Amino acid sequence: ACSSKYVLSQMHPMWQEPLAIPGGDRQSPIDIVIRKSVYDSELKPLVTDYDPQTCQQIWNNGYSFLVEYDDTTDKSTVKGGPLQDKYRLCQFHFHWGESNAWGSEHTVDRKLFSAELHLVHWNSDKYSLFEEAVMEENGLAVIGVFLKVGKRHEGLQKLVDALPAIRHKNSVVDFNRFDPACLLPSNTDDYWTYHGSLTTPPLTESVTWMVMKQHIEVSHDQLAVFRSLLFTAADEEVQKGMVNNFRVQQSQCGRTVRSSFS
Ligand SMILES: COCCCN1C=C(N)c2cc(S(N)(=O)=O)sc2S1(=O)=O
Ligand SMILES: [Zn+2]
Repeated sequence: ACSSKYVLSQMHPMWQEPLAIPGGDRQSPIDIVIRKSVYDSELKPLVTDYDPQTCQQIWNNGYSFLVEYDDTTDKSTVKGGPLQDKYRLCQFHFHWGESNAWGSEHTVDRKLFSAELHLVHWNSDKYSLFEEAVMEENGLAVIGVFLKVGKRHEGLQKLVDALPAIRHKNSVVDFNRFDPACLLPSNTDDYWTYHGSLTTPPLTESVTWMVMKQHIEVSHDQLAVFRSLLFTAADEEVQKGMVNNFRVQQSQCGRTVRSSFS
């Protein structure tokens, strides 16, 4: 499917994906096949430097809920890892299922996790606006963290408590002083990295993915609050629960997934 000019992406229940993505040979998400990943000793540890004061708002965009950060300065950034430049945090969001049995976008040897966190950054060394970076090959860097249902995540609770206020699409509330570092696993030295795309429209192939090997744990009740969100706006007749907001896996198309650990 990758050799042809167009890659027919599998249809997705959540939204009508474009039938073909021009030149889509680096789409995301993918299944990370451990034995096919290549250890690269040149890969450095990731260096995140987040300022909780840059946290601005949390809103329901009809796909997920986003926690948005002030990205007008280099106050919350990631560098190192596979990255040549410094990237500014603009938002983080999640993908989850209607059941704990599935919900993540990436998988590891086909293993599904209950949810997946995406911390979205753009290359502020090369571009001056997110909108520019999102169209460029080395424009975005997204950290992916798997969520597993288990013990309650204390840091997540502040975010969970804000969700009832943004149940409907396009609702937004102020949200301040949230440190996204609390959502990272204790070990961020071990990750897989590959070149891919946004997993929701416009599906642009501008993302350096860094998927953490170590997952974080959240409680069943915390994830249940995610599922209380709605895809639909308050004025829509039929309300649809925001669940299964993940994209189906895409062909690897001969891409190499590198690991920072042997
Ligand atoms: C030009 O405007 C782009 C709109 C902003 N974004 C839209 C997404 N669908 C999106 C998906 C992302 S994901 N699931 O691949 O991390 S990051 C991201 S995003 O880049 O923050
Ligand atoms: Zn995402």
